[in-house]
Amino acid sequence: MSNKVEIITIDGPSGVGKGTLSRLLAQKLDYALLDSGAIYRLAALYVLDHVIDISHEQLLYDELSQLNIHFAIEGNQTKAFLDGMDVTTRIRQEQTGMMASKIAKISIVRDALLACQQAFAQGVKGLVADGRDMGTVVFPNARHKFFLEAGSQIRAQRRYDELIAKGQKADFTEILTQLEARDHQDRNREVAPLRPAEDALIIDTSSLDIDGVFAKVYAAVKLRNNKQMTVAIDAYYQLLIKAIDQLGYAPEFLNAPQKIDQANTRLLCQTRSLFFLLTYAGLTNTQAANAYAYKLYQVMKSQYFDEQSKAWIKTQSSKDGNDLYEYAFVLFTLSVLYGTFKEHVISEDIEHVNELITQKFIADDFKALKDQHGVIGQNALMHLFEAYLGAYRHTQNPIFKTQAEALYQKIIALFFDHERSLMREYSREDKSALFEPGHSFEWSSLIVEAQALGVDVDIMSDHIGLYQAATKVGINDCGFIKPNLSHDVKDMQYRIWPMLEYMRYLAMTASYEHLDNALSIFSTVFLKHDLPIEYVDSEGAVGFDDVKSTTGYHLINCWQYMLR
Ligand SMILES: Nc1ncnc2c1ncn2[C@@H]1O[C@H](COP(=O)(O)OP(=O)(O)O)[C@@H](O)[C@H]1O
Ligand SMILES: Nc1ccn([C@@H]2O[C@H](COP(=O)(O)OP(=O)(O)O)[C@@H](O)[C@H]2O)c(=O)n1
Repeated sequence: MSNKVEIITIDGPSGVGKGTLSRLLAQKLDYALLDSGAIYRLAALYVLDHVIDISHEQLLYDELSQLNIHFAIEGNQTKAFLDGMDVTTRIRQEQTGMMASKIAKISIVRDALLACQQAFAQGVKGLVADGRDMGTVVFPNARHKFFLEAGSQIRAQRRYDELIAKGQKADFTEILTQLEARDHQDRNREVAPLRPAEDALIIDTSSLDIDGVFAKVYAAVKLRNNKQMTVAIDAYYQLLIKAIDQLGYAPEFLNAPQKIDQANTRLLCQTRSLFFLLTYAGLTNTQAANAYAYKLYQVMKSQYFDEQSKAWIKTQSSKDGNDLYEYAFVLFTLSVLYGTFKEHVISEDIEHVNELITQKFIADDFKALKDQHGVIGQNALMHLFEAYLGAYRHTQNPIFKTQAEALYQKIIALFFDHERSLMREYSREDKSALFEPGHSFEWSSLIVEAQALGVDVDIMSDHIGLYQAATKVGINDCGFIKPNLSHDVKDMQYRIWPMLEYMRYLAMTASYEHLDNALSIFSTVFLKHDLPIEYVDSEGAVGFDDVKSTTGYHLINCWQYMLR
C-alpha cells in the first residue's frame, strides 16, 4: 500500500465548508493547502482586469498558463497575490466568483491551470486540496477523498452569517440566487463538472457544525492510515498467495496449509479467498492479486463443479451438492469476479448458478434446508440475499433486485423477532443458540447496502434499531461480540468474524467513535504477529491461533468499508 505524498481532496459546492475544513485539516496534520478556487478566482480577476475576450481560447490559454500568482500566510489569513499585488479581498467579491465559475467551464482554462494546481503536491509530505474536481481530475490517485454536501438554503445562510459577522451588508435572497446559479453552472458544465469521485466519502454537513465535520473527516483519515490493519491485510495476502503457489488451491488454514488434504478442503475456501483477492486487488491496485483470483476461479470450476450431477459440491470427498451456503458464495463471488473481468463466460456461470439455486432451493420453498422438525437456519439465506445484492450491483440485471426483494420478505417472515428487534438463527423459537449478535450486525450492513442499491427493504428498513438491539445484548464487558445469547458466559469462545462484522457496520455508517474503540480491541486481541487469529476466550487469551482462509472475506470486507 503506497506511502507517497498523502493527498486529501475536499470537493463540494459553494458554501458547504470546504475551505474551513481544509484549513483545519492542514493545520492539524501540518500539510500544505491548495485552495484551487482561489486560483480560479485569481485567473478570473486577471481576465476582468485585462478585459480579455474569453471567447478567444488560444489567448486565454497563453495568458493563464503563465499566470504570476502566489500565496502567503499572514497571521491566520492566507493572502493571495496577482502580479505581486495583494488581491485577497478583490478575489472574494461575488463578481469575481461568477467570472471564475464562467471561465471554469472552458476546457482550455482548466488545462492551463492544471499544472499550477498539481505543483502544490511537490516537495511536501502532505496536501489538502480544496475545490470542485480535486478527487476526480486534479488528484485522481489521492489517498483520501471527501465530498461535502448541504442544501442551498443552508449554504446561503452560512455565507450570510459570515458576511454579517464581518460587519458587511448582506441580502439573503441575493446570496441564495447567486449561489444556486453558480451551483447550476458548476454541476452542469461539460468539463470536470462538480460531482463526487467514485471512491469519495460523501458527507452531508447540513446538520453538523464545523467541529462535527472535522471530527468525521479526521477520524476517516486516521482510520485509513491505520497501520496495524494495513499490515495484517498485506501479511494475510502474502500467506494466501504462498499457499496457492504451493498447493494450487486455497487451503483451510493458511498457516498450516497441509493440515487438511485437498479432498476435504471446502469450496468455501476458494470462493471466499477469491473475494479476498479481488477486493485486495481493487484496494491496492495489485494486478497479481487479480491473476490469483482468476486462477482460483478456474480451480473452482474444474474441481468443485460436478458435470454429471450439475452441482457445486461442498468438498471433493463428500460430493455434497445441496449446500445453499456454498451456492450463495459461488454466486456472490462470481458476481464480484464479473465486476472485475466483465467476461461473457462469467456472466453465463452466474446465470447458471442462479438457475441452480432457484431449482434446488427456491422452487420448493427451501424444503431442502429444513431439518426433521421443519426448522430452517437463517445464515445461508442471509448469504443468498447478500449474493443477490452483489449480483445486482455487478451485473445490473434487474432480476437480482426482484429476487432479493422476494427473499427479503421471506427472511423477515421467518427470522425477524419484532419484539427484540433481532435476527433469529432459526425459523422456530425453541432451538438453542437463538441469537448470534454477529449476524444481526451483518444484517444491519446488508440493509444499508440494499438501501444504497435501491432494493426495497421496507419492512425492516431500520438497520439502526437492529444494530442497537444487537449492541445492547451482544457485546461483553471487554468489548467482544458474544457468539450467541444462550450459553454461560464463562464457556464462551469469542470468534473473530462477529468483531469484523460489527466494525464493518460501524465503518459503513461512519460511527467513528465506536469504531475507534472496536478497532483498538481488535488489533490488540485478534491480531497476533500481524495475522488475524480465529478466537479468544472471555479473558482475551488466544484460543485458536490458526489463520483461516475463510476469514479473509470478513477481514477485507470490513477493511474496504473502512477505506470508503
Ligand atoms: N458545518 C458547518 N456548520 C456551520 N457553518 C459552517 C460549517 N462549515 C462551514 N461553515 C461556515 O460556512 C461558511 C462557508 O464555509 P467555507 O469553508 O467558506 O465554504 P466553501 O469553501 O465550501 O465555499 C463559513 O462562514 C464557515 O465558517
Ligand atoms: N477546483 C475548482 C475550484 C473552483 N472552481 C470554480 O471556481 C469558482 C470559485 O471557487 P471557490 O471554491 O472559491 O468558491 P466558493 O466555494 O468559495 O464560493 C467555483 O464556483 C467554480 O466554478 C472550479 O471550477 N474548480
